[in-house]
Amino acid sequence: MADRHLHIRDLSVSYPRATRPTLDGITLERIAPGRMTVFAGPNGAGKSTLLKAIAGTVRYSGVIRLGDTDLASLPPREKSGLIGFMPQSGSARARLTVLEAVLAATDITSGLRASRQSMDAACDALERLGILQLAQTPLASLSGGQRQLAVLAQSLARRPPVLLLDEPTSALDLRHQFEVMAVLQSLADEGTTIILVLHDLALAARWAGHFVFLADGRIAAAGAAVETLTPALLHKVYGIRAEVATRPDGAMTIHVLAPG
Ligand SMILES: Nc1ncnc2c1ncn2[C@@H]1O[C@H](COP(=O)(O)OP(=O)(O)OP(=O)(O)O)[C@@H](O)[C@H]1O
Repeated sequence: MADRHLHIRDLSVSYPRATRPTLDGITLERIAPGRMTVFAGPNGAGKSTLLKAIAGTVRYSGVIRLGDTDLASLPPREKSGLIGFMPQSGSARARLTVLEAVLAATDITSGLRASRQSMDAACDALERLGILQLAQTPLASLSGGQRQLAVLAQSLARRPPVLLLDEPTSALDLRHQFEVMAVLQSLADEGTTIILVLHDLALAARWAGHFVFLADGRIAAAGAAVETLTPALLHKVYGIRAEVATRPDGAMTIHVLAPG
């Protein structure tokens, strides 16, 4: 595939019985491989719905292409090989151990025996996320954060060219947040297109090359952190007054003063 950009054109989603569209005419040209794009915006803005549309788990109008390939035209199996999706609440089967769950997600087991390839991919994902020592632990015995890492390992082990992650750090402590973002950065450096929903804008600004702010189902702003992450934008999108500062090392800090 020559062009590996993701293209979204005039995308709308209306849930059954909703009085208005949840997403309304979203166009995002050329979401680039090899960088992290963050979808941000208030609760209910449509971020998860946009990830679900790209993953093909909700009905939409408009066109989503990966290079020249219209994703809607792909059989589900082929599509799931191209697009990895970690939803907000992972649905891993709690009876399985961490390793079994990750192997099951790679979907390349033969009978009861995992192939060498899937075992390597699973162990690599667990090692990257620092949870190889939990391989034989049942999912049911994990803490919330460990479980989130295990679900993330399921997405990583498939090594899809496009990885969609809905709030992948929401249950993680500060160190694990950093480590997960570093792992995602390394995958991006290897050419993976990474799109993630994050509420922590300072964390997002530290790592992401590109922001898309959604509000009421439309794009409020899109661009680099320094271009988009402004007090005016934060006021418009979140209804807050905030100060934004860029430190000498390029990291950004956001200080929320008050609503309004
Ligand atoms: N299955 C559904 N059926 C009907 N309405 C839905 C469904 N899923 C989401 N919605 C509605 O669509 C809107 C956008 O939801 P979505 O989950 O995409 O928002 P979000 O930006 O990810 O929010 P959050 O930050 O709270 O996770 C909300 O008003 C929500 O109630």
